[in-house]
Amino acid sequence: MKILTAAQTHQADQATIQAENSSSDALMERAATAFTDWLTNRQLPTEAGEILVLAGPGNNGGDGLVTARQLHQCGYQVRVLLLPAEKHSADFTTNRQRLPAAVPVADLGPENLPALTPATLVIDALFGTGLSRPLEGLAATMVQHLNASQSRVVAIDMPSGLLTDAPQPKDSAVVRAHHTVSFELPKLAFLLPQNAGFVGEWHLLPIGLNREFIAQTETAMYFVDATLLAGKLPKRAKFGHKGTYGHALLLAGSKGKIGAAVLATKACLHSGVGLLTLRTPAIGYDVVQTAVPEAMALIDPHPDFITELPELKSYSAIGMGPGIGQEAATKEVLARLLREAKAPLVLDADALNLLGQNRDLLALLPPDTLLTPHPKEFERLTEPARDDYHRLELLRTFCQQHRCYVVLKGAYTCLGTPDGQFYFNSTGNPGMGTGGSGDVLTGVLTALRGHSFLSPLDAALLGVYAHGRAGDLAAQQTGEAGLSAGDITRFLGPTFQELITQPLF
Ligand SMILES: NC(=O)C1=CN([C@@H]2O[C@H](COP(=O)(O)OP(=O)(O)OC[C@H]3O[C@@H](n4cnc5c(N)ncnc54)[C@H](O)[C@@H]3O)[C@@H](O)[C@H]2O)[C@@H](O)CC1
Ligand SMILES: [K+]
Repeated sequence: MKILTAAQTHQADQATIQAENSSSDALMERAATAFTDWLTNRQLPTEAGEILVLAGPGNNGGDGLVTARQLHQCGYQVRVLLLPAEKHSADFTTNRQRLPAAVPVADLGPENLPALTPATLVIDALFGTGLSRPLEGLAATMVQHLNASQSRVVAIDMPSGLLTDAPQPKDSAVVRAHHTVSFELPKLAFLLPQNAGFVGEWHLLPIGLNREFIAQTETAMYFVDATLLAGKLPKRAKFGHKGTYGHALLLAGSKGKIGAAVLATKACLHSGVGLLTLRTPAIGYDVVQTAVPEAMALIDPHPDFITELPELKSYSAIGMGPGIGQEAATKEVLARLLREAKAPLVLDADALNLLGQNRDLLALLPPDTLLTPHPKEFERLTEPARDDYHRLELLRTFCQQHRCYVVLKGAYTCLGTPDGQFYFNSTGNPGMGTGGSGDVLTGVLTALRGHSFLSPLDAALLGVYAHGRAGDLAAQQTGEAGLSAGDITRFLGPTFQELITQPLF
């Protein structure tokens, strides 16, 4: 799915109205009806308690007024508070007039803030994508009053006060919604950790925005779901053999962290690699030969950490990082790898920390190298970010400057590409925030980068998505707290099976 800006969303609304030869009022009715259906499917009139709709002066307020009318017609107890304003949108005014007289309506005022109890269900329709500056005055007072209450809050389209595409000044008033119910396409603001407390759980409802317009609209941001990946992973060829699927090399492990090597190795083997060789220090020999007999072990002469780079010419992809430590000799191995590798590289964990400590090595990164930092590791490669939006700017610059792909790990892992695009991943769960989860990802990505039939972009997208999806399938069995990194690997097979498509022609 594409992620559109507030301005593009507005254009998509207009294009839809034009293509259908209908009216903005009709589109508002459609959006609000989808919202009302969402709510009434989850809360019966008897459970909902008193519903309070807070309506602003624009079309977000208009959505709120339509919803108030519809909820009233469905037998809910609803009342409306309007934010006084000099100007109202036309569709607000139309729907103000359509509101049945039986629905109580009043103006908000500094002396007329509502009593809010845990029994109140508040529908936040103050501001949506039209917000252009931080809230102030009565709107800000109302939002602070709401945030201080115990009421349940559902926001229409955006939590009021939150900008769609940019950060707002610290301490500005923003509704802290339990749920945000938006339309058609996700918004950038939903995907950034700093907004989680405002957005709550977010939901998307289709409202039939014009597909042609969306397809033609240029964006640099995507939300990666199964649809976006359809057709990218081919079924294995009947006459394929282990050479078809690449020979991967992993450099992983050090004393006390041979487990990281085992996890990455197993994940690589479960992601379709043809052959796999593991370079690990001598101390790991018995462990890996026992735990992962499918992999070949190429033992470093040093007992505790990696000190020598093996001959590279037979490999189709090379992953380095899980559990390697930060010894000077290991750094030299990394430097030689960057200078000599012809195969695609995947760099993770301590390989990234070594790069951060030796920034001159960044100039050696071969084009299309894939790096998989979490935010702190990323900032060691660049600079501390002021906020999540600034971190995305740093990500774009870094990827463009080094012609590389960066998997910035998080709840919505963001893949940055050399041409400045962002792909936010949709899969994964909090249970995956556990030791070894990143080692598994390195194994998956190294396998896929070794498939000559996948582009660097598709390999990265498929790998990140599959890692999260396997974690989701695992969590269905283990629960989130019970999930360990090895469980992710057990579900990679079924995940890739889901992703494979076999067109007839
Ligand atoms: N355009 C359409 O046809 C549709 C719009 N929809 C709804 O319309 C919303 C967007 O509506 P609008 O563009 O009218 O904008 P909003 O309703 O979000 O905001 C209303 C107006 O408030 C003013 N404003 C901005 N920041 C302010 C601030 N800090 N304090 C006070 N006033 C401020 C602006 O002039 C803005 O136009 C969406 O979020 C969605 O809820 C949906 O009904 C779907 C269809
Ligand atoms: K809102």
